[in-house]
Amino acid sequence: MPAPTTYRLITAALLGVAGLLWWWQPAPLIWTQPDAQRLLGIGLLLAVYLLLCAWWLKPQQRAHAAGAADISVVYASQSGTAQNIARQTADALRSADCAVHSMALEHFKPELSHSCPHWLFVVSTTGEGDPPDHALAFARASLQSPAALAGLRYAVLALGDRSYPHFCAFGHKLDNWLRESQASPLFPCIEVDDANPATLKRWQESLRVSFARRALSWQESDYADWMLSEREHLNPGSPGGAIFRLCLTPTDPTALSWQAGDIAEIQVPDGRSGQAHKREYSIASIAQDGRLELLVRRMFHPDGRPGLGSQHLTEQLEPGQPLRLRIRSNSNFHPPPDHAPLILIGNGTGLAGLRAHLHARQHKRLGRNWLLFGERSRQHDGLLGDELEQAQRNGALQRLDRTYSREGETLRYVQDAVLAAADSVRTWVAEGACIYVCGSSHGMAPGVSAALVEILGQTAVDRLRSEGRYRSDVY
Ligand SMILES: Cc1cc2nc3c(=O)[nH]c(=O)nc-3n(C[C@H](O)[C@H](O)[C@H](O)COP(=O)(O)O)c2cc1C
Repeated sequence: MPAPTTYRLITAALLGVAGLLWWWQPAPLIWTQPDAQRLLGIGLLLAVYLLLCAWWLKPQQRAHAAGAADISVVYASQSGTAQNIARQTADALRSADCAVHSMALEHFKPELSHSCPHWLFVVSTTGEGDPPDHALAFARASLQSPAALAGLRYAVLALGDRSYPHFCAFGHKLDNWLRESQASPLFPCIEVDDANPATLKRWQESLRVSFARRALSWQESDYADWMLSEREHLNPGSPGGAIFRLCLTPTDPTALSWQAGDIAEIQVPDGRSGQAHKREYSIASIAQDGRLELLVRRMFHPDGRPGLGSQHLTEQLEPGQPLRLRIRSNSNFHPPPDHAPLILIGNGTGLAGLRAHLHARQHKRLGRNWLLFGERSRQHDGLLGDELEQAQRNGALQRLDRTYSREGETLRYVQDAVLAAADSVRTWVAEGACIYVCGSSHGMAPGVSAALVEILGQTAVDRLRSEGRYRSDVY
Protein backbone atom coordinates (compact mmCIF):
# COMPACT_ATOMS: atom_id res chain seq x y z
CA MET A 1 0.00 0.00 0.00
CA PRO A 2 1.45 3.42 -0.83
CA ALA A 3 2.31 5.81 1.96
CA PRO A 4 0.03 8.84 2.14
CA THR A 5 1.05 12.00 0.26
CA THR A 6 2.49 13.64 3.39
CA TYR A 7 5.05 10.85 3.75
CA ARG A 8 6.01 11.24 0.14
CA LEU A 9 6.40 15.01 0.56
CA ILE A 10 8.63 14.51 3.63
CA THR A 11 10.75 11.94 1.79
CA ALA A 12 11.13 14.23 -1.22
CA ALA A 13 12.11 17.13 1.06
CA LEU A 14 14.68 14.94 2.88
CA LEU A 15 16.19 13.92 -0.44
CA GLY A 16 16.39 17.61 -1.36
CA VAL A 17 18.18 18.42 1.91
CA ALA A 18 20.59 15.50 1.38
CA GLY A 19 21.34 16.86 -2.08
CA LEU A 20 22.04 20.34 -0.67
CA LEU A 21 24.36 18.91 2.00
CA TRP A 22 26.29 17.09 -0.67
CA TRP A 23 26.64 20.40 -2.48
CA TRP A 24 28.10 22.13 0.60
CA GLN A 25 30.23 19.18 1.71
CA PRO A 26 31.85 18.58 -1.60
CA ALA A 27 32.02 15.03 -2.62
CA PRO A 28 35.40 14.35 -4.22
CA LEU A 29 33.62 12.82 -7.19
CA ILE A 30 32.32 16.26 -8.23
CA TRP A 31 34.74 18.89 -6.84
CA THR A 32 37.90 17.28 -8.07
CA GLN A 33 36.55 17.34 -11.64
CA PRO A 34 37.15 20.20 -14.11
CA ASP A 35 34.46 22.96 -14.23
CA ALA A 36 32.39 21.58 -17.10
CA GLN A 37 32.25 18.09 -15.65
CA ARG A 38 31.41 19.51 -12.23
CA LEU A 39 28.44 21.38 -13.73
CA LEU A 40 27.38 18.27 -15.59
CA GLY A 41 27.53 16.27 -12.33
CA ILE A 42 25.38 18.83 -10.50
CA GLY A 43 22.93 18.97 -13.40
CA LEU A 44 22.65 15.19 -13.43
CA LEU A 45 22.10 15.09 -9.67
CA LEU A 46 19.36 17.70 -9.95
CA ALA A 47 17.65 15.83 -12.79
CA VAL A 48 17.76 12.55 -10.84
CA TYR A 49 16.32 14.35 -7.82
CA LEU A 50 13.43 15.88 -9.82
CA LEU A 51 12.66 12.58 -11.51
CA LEU A 52 12.62 10.84 -8.14
CA CYS A 53 10.19 13.44 -6.76
CA ALA A 54 7.84 13.04 -9.72
CA TRP A 55 7.96 9.26 -9.36
CA TRP A 56 7.42 9.37 -5.62
CA LEU A 57 4.67 11.98 -5.55
CA LYS A 58 2.44 10.31 -8.14
CA PRO A 59 1.71 6.89 -6.72
CA GLN A 60 -1.73 6.57 -8.24
CA GLN A 61 -0.78 7.32 -11.82
CA ARG A 62 2.28 5.09 -11.42
CA ALA A 63 0.19 2.17 -10.21
CA HIS A 64 -2.36 2.68 -12.95
CA ALA A 65 0.33 2.97 -15.59
CA ALA A 66 1.72 -0.33 -14.44
CA GLY A 67 -1.83 -1.75 -14.37
CA ALA A 68 -1.38 -2.59 -10.72
CA ALA A 69 -3.78 -1.82 -7.90
CA ASP A 70 -3.31 -1.95 -4.16
CA ILE A 71 -7.01 -2.46 -3.55
CA SER A 72 -9.66 -4.03 -5.74
CA VAL A 73 -13.30 -3.20 -5.09
CA VAL A 74 -15.60 -5.92 -6.36
CA TYR A 75 -19.38 -5.60 -6.50
CA ALA A 76 -22.43 -7.78 -7.03
CA SER A 77 -25.60 -5.73 -7.22
CA GLN A 78 -29.13 -6.42 -8.38
CA SER A 79 -30.61 -2.94 -8.34
CA GLY A 80 -27.57 -0.68 -8.11
CA THR A 81 -27.20 -0.06 -4.34
CA ALA A 82 -24.13 -2.26 -3.84
CA GLN A 83 -22.62 -0.96 -7.08
CA ASN A 84 -23.15 2.60 -5.89
CA ILE A 85 -21.51 1.89 -2.51
CA ALA A 86 -18.63 0.12 -4.30
CA ARG A 87 -18.11 3.24 -6.45
CA GLN A 88 -18.15 5.50 -3.37
CA THR A 89 -15.71 3.14 -1.64
CA ALA A 90 -13.30 3.23 -4.60
CA ASP A 91 -13.53 7.04 -4.85
CA ALA A 92 -12.96 7.50 -1.11
CA LEU A 93 -9.87 5.26 -1.15
CA ARG A 94 -8.50 7.04 -4.22
CA SER A 95 -8.89 10.34 -2.35
CA ALA A 96 -6.51 8.82 0.25
CA ASP A 97 -3.91 8.05 -2.43
CA CYS A 98 -4.67 4.36 -2.77
CA ALA A 99 -4.48 2.81 -6.23
CA VAL A 100 -7.90 1.24 -6.65
CA HIS A 101 -9.34 -1.01 -9.29
CA SER A 102 -13.05 -1.82 -9.54
CA MET A 103 -14.85 -4.78 -11.14
CA ALA A 104 -18.04 -6.82 -11.16
CA LEU A 105 -17.85 -10.09 -9.22
CA GLU A 106 -18.10 -12.29 -12.31
CA HIS A 107 -14.71 -10.95 -13.42
CA PHE A 108 -12.96 -12.06 -10.23
CA LYS A 109 -10.65 -15.01 -10.77
CA PRO A 110 -8.42 -16.64 -8.13
CA GLU A 111 -5.35 -16.02 -10.38
CA LEU A 112 -6.01 -12.27 -10.09
CA SER A 113 -5.45 -12.42 -6.34
CA HIS A 114 -1.65 -12.34 -7.01
CA SER A 115 -1.97 -9.01 -8.83
CA CYS A 116 -3.48 -7.14 -5.91
CA PRO A 117 -3.03 -7.63 -2.17
CA HIS A 118 -6.37 -6.27 -0.87
CA TRP A 119 -9.87 -7.14 -2.05
CA LEU A 120 -13.10 -5.47 -0.91
CA PHE A 121 -16.36 -7.21 -1.82
CA VAL A 122 -19.60 -5.20 -1.75
CA VAL A 123 -22.43 -7.64 -2.49
CA SER A 124 -26.19 -7.73 -2.08
CA THR A 125 -28.60 -10.64 -1.72
CA THR A 126 -31.70 -10.99 -3.86
CA GLY A 127 -34.55 -13.45 -4.55
CA GLU A 128 -34.62 -15.95 -1.71
CA GLY A 129 -31.07 -15.62 -0.44
CA ASP A 130 -29.64 -15.63 -3.99
CA PRO A 131 -26.75 -13.77 -5.64
CA PRO A 132 -27.57 -10.88 -8.00
CA ASP A 133 -28.25 -12.14 -11.54
CA HIS A 134 -24.95 -10.98 -13.03
CA ALA A 135 -23.03 -12.97 -10.38
CA LEU A 136 -25.11 -16.14 -10.69
CA ALA A 137 -22.78 -17.99 -13.05
CA PHE A 138 -19.74 -17.04 -10.92
CA ALA A 139 -21.50 -18.25 -7.77
CA ARG A 140 -22.46 -21.56 -9.40
CA ALA A 141 -19.02 -22.18 -10.91
CA SER A 142 -16.72 -20.91 -8.16
CA LEU A 143 -18.34 -21.02 -4.73
CA GLN A 144 -18.92 -24.77 -4.70
CA SER A 145 -15.37 -25.61 -3.60
CA PRO A 146 -12.52 -23.62 -2.02
CA ALA A 147 -9.92 -21.92 -4.25
CA ALA A 148 -6.25 -21.19 -3.52
CA LEU A 149 -6.41 -17.69 -2.07
CA ALA A 150 -3.75 -17.81 0.67
CA GLY A 151 -2.18 -14.37 1.00
CA LEU A 152 -5.26 -12.51 -0.21
CA ARG A 153 -6.56 -10.02 2.35
CA TYR A 154 -10.23 -9.14 2.05
CA ALA A 155 -13.32 -7.57 3.57
CA VAL A 156 -16.99 -8.15 2.78
CA LEU A 157 -19.82 -5.62 2.98
CA ALA A 158 -23.03 -7.68 2.78
CA LEU A 159 -26.17 -5.76 1.82
CA GLY A 160 -29.56 -7.17 2.69
CA ASP A 161 -32.80 -6.64 4.50
CA ARG A 162 -33.85 -8.34 7.76
CA SER A 163 -37.44 -8.59 6.57
CA TYR A 164 -36.28 -11.41 4.25
CA PRO A 165 -35.75 -14.89 5.76
CA HIS A 166 -32.22 -15.33 4.37
CA PHE A 167 -30.61 -12.14 5.64
CA CYS A 168 -27.43 -11.27 3.68
CA ALA A 169 -27.22 -14.92 2.62
CA PHE A 170 -25.05 -14.30 -0.45
CA GLY A 171 -22.63 -12.03 1.46
CA HIS A 172 -22.20 -14.77 4.06
CA LYS A 173 -21.72 -17.43 1.41
CA LEU A 174 -18.99 -15.39 -0.26
CA ASP A 175 -17.35 -14.61 3.09
CA ASN A 176 -17.31 -18.32 4.04
CA TRP A 177 -15.84 -19.28 0.66
CA LEU A 178 -13.05 -16.70 0.98
CA ARG A 179 -12.25 -17.97 4.46
CA GLU A 180 -12.28 -21.63 3.35
CA SER A 181 -9.98 -20.61 0.50
CA GLN A 182 -7.39 -19.47 3.10
CA ALA A 183 -7.87 -15.74 2.44
CA SER A 184 -7.53 -13.60 5.58
CA PRO A 185 -10.20 -11.08 6.59
CA LEU A 186 -9.04 -7.51 7.22
CA PHE A 187 -12.05 -7.24 9.57
CA PRO A 188 -15.25 -9.30 10.06
CA CYS A 189 -18.03 -9.21 7.46
CA ILE A 190 -20.25 -6.13 7.93
CA GLU A 191 -23.99 -6.69 7.37
CA VAL A 192 -26.12 -3.78 6.21
CA ASP A 193 -29.85 -3.92 6.90
CA ASP A 194 -31.86 -1.85 4.41
CA ALA A 195 -28.90 0.48 3.64
CA ASN A 196 -28.69 1.48 7.31
CA PRO A 197 -26.37 4.54 7.53
CA ALA A 198 -24.90 3.46 10.91
CA THR A 199 -23.52 0.18 9.49
CA LEU A 200 -22.25 1.98 6.41
CA LYS A 201 -20.34 4.25 8.78
CA ARG A 202 -18.74 1.12 10.31
CA TRP A 203 -17.56 0.10 6.83
CA GLN A 204 -16.07 3.54 6.22
CA GLU A 205 -14.35 3.56 9.61
CA SER A 206 -12.93 0.03 9.18
CA LEU A 207 -11.50 1.03 5.78
CA ARG A 208 -9.98 4.16 7.24
CA VAL A 209 -8.23 2.12 9.95
CA SER A 210 -7.01 -0.45 7.40
CA PHE A 211 -5.89 1.84 4.57
CA ALA A 212 -5.61 5.50 5.49
CA ARG A 213 -4.28 7.54 8.34
CA ARG A 214 -6.88 10.26 8.00
CA ALA A 215 -10.63 10.43 7.44
CA LEU A 216 -11.75 9.23 4.01
CA SER A 217 -13.86 11.58 1.99
CA TRP A 218 -17.20 9.95 1.10
CA GLN A 219 -19.13 11.60 -1.69
CA GLU A 220 -22.81 10.75 -1.80
CA SER A 221 -24.55 12.04 -4.89
CA ASP A 222 -26.67 15.05 -4.00
CA TYR A 223 -30.43 15.32 -4.08
CA ALA A 224 -31.66 17.99 -6.52
CA ASP A 225 -34.75 20.21 -6.46
CA TRP A 226 -37.66 18.96 -8.50
CA MET A 227 -41.34 19.89 -8.66
CA LEU A 228 -44.49 17.82 -8.89
CA SER A 229 -46.04 19.22 -12.06
CA GLU A 230 -48.94 16.83 -12.62
CA ARG A 231 -50.69 13.92 -10.93
CA GLU A 232 -53.31 11.60 -12.39
CA HIS A 233 -55.29 8.81 -10.71
CA LEU A 234 -55.03 5.91 -13.16
CA ASN A 235 -57.41 3.31 -11.70
CA PRO A 236 -60.47 4.84 -10.01
CA GLY A 237 -62.82 2.14 -8.73
CA SER A 238 -60.09 -0.57 -8.81
CA PRO A 239 -60.36 -3.40 -6.29
CA GLY A 240 -56.59 -2.89 -5.73
CA GLY A 241 -54.76 0.09 -4.23
CA ALA A 242 -55.02 3.43 -6.04
CA ILE A 243 -52.24 3.97 -8.61
CA PHE A 244 -51.15 7.47 -9.64
CA ARG A 245 -49.01 8.72 -12.50
CA LEU A 246 -46.77 11.55 -11.30
CA CYS A 247 -44.94 13.97 -13.61
CA LEU A 248 -41.89 15.63 -12.09
CA THR A 249 -39.78 18.43 -13.55
CA PRO A 250 -36.32 19.48 -12.34
CA THR A 251 -35.35 23.04 -11.41
CA ASP A 252 -32.13 22.47 -13.37
CA PRO A 253 -32.98 21.03 -16.81
CA THR A 254 -29.58 19.28 -17.01
CA ALA A 255 -30.94 16.91 -14.34
CA LEU A 256 -33.06 15.36 -17.11
CA SER A 257 -30.48 12.65 -17.69
CA TRP A 258 -30.89 8.93 -17.05
CA GLN A 259 -31.33 5.62 -18.83
CA ALA A 260 -34.41 3.41 -19.01
CA GLY A 261 -34.25 1.10 -15.99
CA ASP A 262 -32.85 3.71 -13.59
CA ILE A 263 -34.38 4.41 -10.20
CA ALA A 264 -35.57 7.67 -8.61
CA GLU A 265 -34.67 8.08 -4.94
CA ILE A 266 -36.97 10.60 -3.26
CA GLN A 267 -36.51 12.27 0.11
CA VAL A 268 -39.73 12.00 2.07
CA PRO A 269 -40.15 14.14 5.19
CA ASP A 270 -41.43 12.29 8.27
CA GLY A 271 -43.59 14.75 10.25
CA ARG A 272 -43.36 12.60 13.41
CA SER A 273 -39.59 12.10 13.69
CA GLY A 274 -38.56 15.25 11.79
CA GLN A 275 -36.15 13.06 9.75
CA ALA A 276 -36.16 12.58 6.00
CA HIS A 277 -36.50 9.02 4.67
CA LYS A 278 -35.57 7.69 1.26
CA ARG A 279 -38.10 5.98 -1.02
CA GLU A 280 -37.25 4.34 -4.35
CA TYR A 281 -39.35 4.19 -7.51
CA SER A 282 -38.70 2.78 -11.00
CA ILE A 283 -38.70 5.65 -13.49
CA ALA A 284 -41.58 5.37 -15.99
CA SER A 285 -40.30 7.71 -18.71
CA ILE A 286 -37.08 8.53 -20.57
CA ALA A 287 -35.15 11.78 -20.43
CA GLN A 288 -36.20 12.56 -24.03
CA ASP A 289 -39.83 12.74 -22.79
CA GLY A 290 -38.79 15.99 -21.05
CA ARG A 291 -40.15 14.92 -17.65
CA LEU A 292 -39.61 12.20 -15.08
CA GLU A 293 -42.71 10.09 -14.56
CA LEU A 294 -43.48 7.63 -11.77
CA LEU A 295 -46.31 5.18 -11.14
CA VAL A 296 -46.99 5.17 -7.40
CA ARG A 297 -49.47 2.92 -5.61
CA ARG A 298 -50.96 4.23 -2.36
CA MET A 299 -49.78 1.75 0.29
CA PHE A 300 -51.02 0.89 3.78
CA HIS A 301 -49.38 -0.96 6.69
CA PRO A 302 -51.19 -4.04 8.01
CA ASP A 303 -52.56 -1.90 10.89
CA GLY A 304 -54.12 0.53 8.40
CA ARG A 305 -51.56 3.35 8.72
CA PRO A 306 -50.73 4.92 5.32
CA GLY A 307 -47.25 4.32 3.89
CA LEU A 308 -44.98 7.31 4.40
CA GLY A 309 -43.67 7.73 0.84
CA SER A 310 -46.83 6.90 -1.07
CA GLN A 311 -49.02 9.11 1.15
CA HIS A 312 -46.63 12.01 0.69
CA LEU A 313 -46.49 11.64 -3.09
CA THR A 314 -50.13 10.76 -3.78
CA GLU A 315 -51.91 12.92 -1.17
CA GLN A 316 -49.87 15.49 0.69
CA LEU A 317 -47.73 16.95 -2.07
CA GLU A 318 -49.74 19.23 -4.37
CA PRO A 319 -48.86 19.99 -8.01
CA GLY A 320 -46.54 23.00 -8.07
CA GLN A 321 -44.82 21.96 -4.81
CA PRO A 322 -41.11 21.02 -4.57
CA LEU A 323 -39.47 17.72 -3.68
CA ARG A 324 -35.89 16.44 -3.44
CA LEU A 325 -34.86 13.69 -5.81
CA ARG A 326 -31.75 11.96 -7.10
CA ILE A 327 -31.32 9.27 -9.72
CA ARG A 328 -29.59 5.96 -9.06
CA SER A 329 -28.15 4.14 -12.02
CA ASN A 330 -29.50 0.58 -12.21
CA SER A 331 -27.20 -0.90 -14.83
CA ASN A 332 -28.67 -4.36 -14.35
CA PHE A 333 -31.91 -3.10 -15.92
CA HIS A 334 -30.49 -0.85 -18.63
CA PRO A 335 -31.74 -1.32 -22.21
CA PRO A 336 -30.82 -4.46 -24.16
CA PRO A 337 -28.84 -4.22 -27.42
CA ASP A 338 -30.82 -2.55 -30.21
CA HIS A 339 -30.78 -5.66 -32.40
CA ALA A 340 -32.46 -7.88 -29.78
CA PRO A 341 -36.24 -8.27 -29.75
CA LEU A 342 -37.66 -7.36 -26.32
CA ILE A 343 -40.26 -9.18 -24.22
CA LEU A 344 -41.53 -7.01 -21.36
CA ILE A 345 -43.40 -8.79 -18.54
CA GLY A 346 -44.90 -7.32 -15.38
CA ASN A 347 -47.77 -6.36 -13.16
CA GLY A 348 -49.12 -3.38 -11.21
CA THR A 349 -46.76 -0.43 -10.86
CA GLY A 350 -44.12 -2.60 -12.56
CA LEU A 351 -45.57 -1.05 -15.72
CA ALA A 352 -43.35 1.93 -14.81
CA GLY A 353 -40.02 0.23 -15.58
CA LEU A 354 -41.45 -1.54 -18.64
CA ARG A 355 -42.90 1.70 -20.03
CA ALA A 356 -39.50 3.43 -19.77
CA HIS A 357 -38.05 0.64 -21.94
CA LEU A 358 -40.90 0.88 -24.39
CA HIS A 359 -40.34 4.64 -24.70
CA ALA A 360 -36.59 4.07 -25.19
CA ARG A 361 -37.31 1.56 -27.98
CA GLN A 362 -39.90 3.87 -29.56
CA HIS A 363 -37.41 6.72 -29.45
CA LYS A 364 -34.95 4.57 -31.45
CA ARG A 365 -37.72 3.28 -33.71
CA LEU A 366 -37.14 -0.33 -32.66
CA GLY A 367 -40.44 -2.13 -33.10
CA ARG A 368 -39.73 -5.72 -32.07
CA ASN A 369 -41.40 -5.33 -28.66
CA TRP A 370 -43.96 -7.51 -26.85
CA LEU A 371 -45.63 -6.52 -23.59
CA LEU A 372 -47.36 -9.02 -21.29
CA PHE A 373 -49.00 -7.27 -18.39
CA GLY A 374 -51.27 -8.32 -15.51
CA GLU A 375 -53.64 -6.35 -13.32
CA ARG A 376 -56.89 -7.01 -11.46
CA SER A 377 -59.95 -5.58 -13.18
CA ARG A 378 -60.50 -5.06 -16.90
CA GLN A 379 -62.96 -2.27 -16.18
CA HIS A 380 -60.82 -0.23 -13.75
CA ASP A 381 -57.18 -1.30 -14.22
CA GLY A 382 -56.59 -0.64 -17.88
CA LEU A 383 -53.53 1.40 -16.82
CA LEU A 384 -52.27 3.63 -19.64
CA GLY A 385 -54.53 1.63 -21.95
CA ASP A 386 -54.87 4.39 -24.57
CA GLU A 387 -51.12 4.90 -24.76
CA LEU A 388 -50.41 1.17 -25.13
CA GLU A 389 -53.09 0.67 -27.78
CA GLN A 390 -51.69 3.65 -29.66
CA ALA A 391 -48.20 2.08 -29.48
CA GLN A 392 -49.67 -1.13 -30.87
CA ARG A 393 -51.37 0.73 -33.72
CA ASN A 394 -48.26 2.65 -34.73
CA GLY A 395 -46.05 -0.45 -34.66
CA ALA A 396 -44.01 0.38 -31.54
CA LEU A 397 -45.57 -2.59 -29.80
CA GLN A 398 -45.76 -5.68 -31.95
CA ARG A 399 -47.85 -7.60 -29.44
CA LEU A 400 -49.78 -6.70 -26.28
CA ASP A 401 -51.19 -9.35 -23.89
CA ARG A 402 -53.12 -7.97 -20.91
CA THR A 403 -54.54 -10.29 -18.24
CA TYR A 404 -56.88 -9.50 -15.37
CA SER A 405 -57.01 -11.62 -12.23
CA ARG A 406 -60.51 -10.64 -11.10
CA GLU A 407 -62.46 -11.36 -14.25
CA GLY A 408 -63.27 -15.05 -13.74
CA GLU A 409 -61.27 -15.87 -16.88
CA THR A 410 -59.06 -18.91 -17.14
CA LEU A 411 -56.03 -16.70 -17.79
CA ARG A 412 -55.57 -15.07 -14.41
CA TYR A 413 -52.05 -13.82 -13.90
CA VAL A 414 -49.38 -12.61 -16.24
CA GLN A 415 -47.41 -15.84 -15.72
CA ASP A 416 -50.48 -17.71 -17.08
CA ALA A 417 -50.36 -15.48 -20.14
CA VAL A 418 -46.66 -16.32 -20.57
CA LEU A 419 -47.48 -20.06 -20.46
CA ALA A 420 -50.37 -19.63 -22.88
CA ALA A 421 -47.98 -17.97 -25.33
CA ALA A 422 -45.29 -20.67 -24.94
CA ASP A 423 -44.72 -21.19 -28.68
CA SER A 424 -44.22 -17.48 -29.35
CA VAL A 425 -41.93 -17.17 -26.31
CA ARG A 426 -39.78 -19.99 -27.71
CA THR A 427 -39.68 -18.35 -31.14
CA TRP A 428 -38.79 -14.91 -29.81
CA VAL A 429 -36.06 -16.32 -27.52
CA ALA A 430 -34.66 -18.38 -30.42
CA GLU A 431 -34.50 -15.10 -32.37
CA GLY A 432 -32.35 -13.58 -29.63
CA ALA A 433 -35.02 -11.82 -27.54
CA CYS A 434 -34.24 -10.37 -24.12
CA ILE A 435 -36.82 -10.75 -21.33
CA TYR A 436 -37.31 -7.85 -18.89
CA VAL A 437 -39.52 -8.34 -15.82
CA CYS A 438 -40.73 -5.52 -13.58
CA GLY A 439 -43.20 -5.54 -10.67
CA SER A 440 -43.98 -7.73 -7.70
CA SER A 441 -41.35 -10.07 -6.28
CA HIS A 442 -44.11 -11.92 -4.43
CA GLY A 443 -46.03 -14.20 -6.78
CA MET A 444 -45.41 -12.49 -10.12
CA ALA A 445 -41.61 -12.71 -10.57
CA PRO A 446 -41.25 -16.31 -9.26
CA GLY A 447 -44.38 -17.25 -11.26
CA VAL A 448 -42.91 -15.83 -14.48
CA SER A 449 -39.62 -17.56 -13.77
CA ALA A 450 -41.43 -20.91 -13.25
CA ALA A 451 -43.40 -20.39 -16.48
CA LEU A 452 -40.19 -19.69 -18.42
CA VAL A 453 -38.55 -22.80 -16.94
CA GLU A 454 -41.57 -24.83 -18.04
CA ILE A 455 -41.33 -23.40 -21.57
CA LEU A 456 -37.55 -23.26 -22.09
CA GLY A 457 -36.06 -25.57 -19.44
CA GLN A 458 -34.00 -24.67 -16.35
CA THR A 459 -30.61 -24.71 -18.11
CA ALA A 460 -31.76 -22.32 -20.83
CA VAL A 461 -33.32 -19.94 -18.28
CA ASP A 462 -30.13 -19.97 -16.17
CA ARG A 463 -28.11 -19.23 -19.29
CA LEU A 464 -30.41 -16.35 -20.29
CA ARG A 465 -30.05 -14.92 -16.78
CA SER A 466 -26.27 -15.08 -16.64
CA GLU A 467 -25.94 -13.78 -20.22
CA GLY A 468 -28.02 -10.73 -19.22
CA ARG A 469 -30.88 -11.73 -21.51
CA TYR A 470 -33.31 -12.24 -18.62
CA ARG A 471 -33.30 -9.25 -16.29
CA SER A 472 -35.59 -8.11 -13.53
CA ASP A 473 -36.41 -5.07 -11.46
CA VAL A 474 -38.74 -6.45 -8.82
CA TYR A 475 -39.71 -5.38 -5.32
C1 LIG B 1 -36.84 -9.05 -4.75
C2 LIG B 1 -35.90 -8.83 -3.62
C3 LIG B 1 -35.43 -9.92 -2.90
C4 LIG B 1 -34.55 -9.74 -1.81
N1 LIG B 1 -34.10 -10.84 -1.11
C5 LIG B 1 -33.31 -10.65 -0.03
C6 LIG B 1 -32.86 -11.77 0.75
O1 LIG B 1 -33.16 -12.92 0.49
N2 LIG B 1 -32.07 -11.52 1.83
C7 LIG B 1 -31.68 -10.25 2.17
O2 LIG B 1 -30.97 -10.08 3.15
N3 LIG B 1 -32.09 -9.17 1.44
C8 LIG B 1 -32.88 -9.33 0.37
N4 LIG B 1 -33.29 -8.26 -0.36
C9 LIG B 1 -32.87 -6.90 0.05
C10 LIG B 1 -31.68 -6.40 -0.77
O3 LIG B 1 -30.54 -7.19 -0.55
C11 LIG B 1 -31.37 -4.97 -0.34
O4 LIG B 1 -32.47 -4.16 -0.70
C12 LIG B 1 -30.09 -4.44 -0.96
O5 LIG B 1 -29.84 -3.15 -0.46
C13 LIG B 1 -30.19 -4.36 -2.48
O6 LIG B 1 -28.92 -4.00 -3.02
P1 LIG B 1 -28.68 -3.93 -4.62
O7 LIG B 1 -29.49 -2.75 -5.10
O8 LIG B 1 -27.23 -3.71 -4.79
O9 LIG B 1 -29.12 -5.22 -5.20
C14 LIG B 1 -34.14 -8.43 -1.44
C15 LIG B 1 -34.63 -7.32 -2.19
C16 LIG B 1 -35.49 -7.51 -3.27
C17 LIG B 1 -35.99 -6.32 -4.02
